Amino acid sequence: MQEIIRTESLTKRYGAHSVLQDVSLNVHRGEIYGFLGLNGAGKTTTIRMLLGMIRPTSGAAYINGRSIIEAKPDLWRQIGYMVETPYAYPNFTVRDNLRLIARLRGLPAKSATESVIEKLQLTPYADTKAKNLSLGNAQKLGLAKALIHNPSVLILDEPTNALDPAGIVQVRELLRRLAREEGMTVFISSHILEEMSKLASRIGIIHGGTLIQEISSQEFEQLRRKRLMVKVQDHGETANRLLLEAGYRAQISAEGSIEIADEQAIRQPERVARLLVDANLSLAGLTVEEEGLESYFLQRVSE
Ligand SMILES: Nc1ncnc2c1ncn2[C@@H]1O[C@H](COP(=O)(O)OP(=O)(O)OP(=O)(O)O)[C@@H](O)[C@H]1O
Repeated sequence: MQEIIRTESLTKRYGAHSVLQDVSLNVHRGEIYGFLGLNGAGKTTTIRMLLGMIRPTSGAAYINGRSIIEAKPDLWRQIGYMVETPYAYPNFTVRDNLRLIARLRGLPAKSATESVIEKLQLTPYADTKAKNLSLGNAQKLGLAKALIHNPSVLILDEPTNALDPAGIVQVRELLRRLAREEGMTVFISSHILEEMSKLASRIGIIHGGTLIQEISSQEFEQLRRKRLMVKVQDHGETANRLLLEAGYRAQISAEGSIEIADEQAIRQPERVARLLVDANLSLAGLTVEEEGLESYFLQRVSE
């Protein structure tokens, strides 16, 4: 698989303050790499080094096999990025803001602008002045600017921060489409953990400046804890005892449901149901709950 982004022992210190230690990661073509961490973990610092905005104390970063420190303009033409809140000329419309960027980039202004407006579903706001946009649409304008030159690599620092749930879904769909259909490689930082688990094909967890784990979304699916939640009317204690006697690792949760962690119960919940119904207990609910990325992440971080 073609390696598009690579960092080698990326380290950053400000005086005696170590912000990033030995971060080595790689991202392949068409991958959506979710870079997850709490506030202050070192996400923005890493991204700024990937974009050549700050120099590493030691280590190196490469995009398309080329060193960032020595990057020439043709490399930047392959990269789109959005870090922090994007700036737009407040009295220019969405269309005029984009045309300006297109001209600065030497692109055919009209066609590049119209195509990116359509791609980001900004058509209804094309003639709205930037200062009158909602936060979500301002963020989308920022994304449009990052995508106007059809880059093959997209680097985004917390892009869904200001978006409402519908906006988040739209951006997620767009990024997935770009990765799938155009082979775009996306590096995206976030602290919105559930969002990342829905979007990223691979996730890197950074904590205190150290990359503590890299995991594919399939691996994550396998690793995260699943539980069968059983609700019975009135006779919770009896049902729990029955399940324990049948060899299940059952326990009553804080909300009064019975939690079963056995894989066999999760794969065949009907067996649990039959056991309870045969004992004349009335079943009020049977659901498989999956541990969210949030709790998985917090568990890893606390380790
Ligand atoms: N110029 C600087 N001088 C000193 N310390 C800095 C500088 N820039 C960042 N830091 C420190 O580096 C650490 C990592 O910051 P960074 O912005 O990379 O974190 P982050 O994961 O992006 O967090 P957030 O989600 O809050 O943006 C923080 O403790 C921050 O205070």
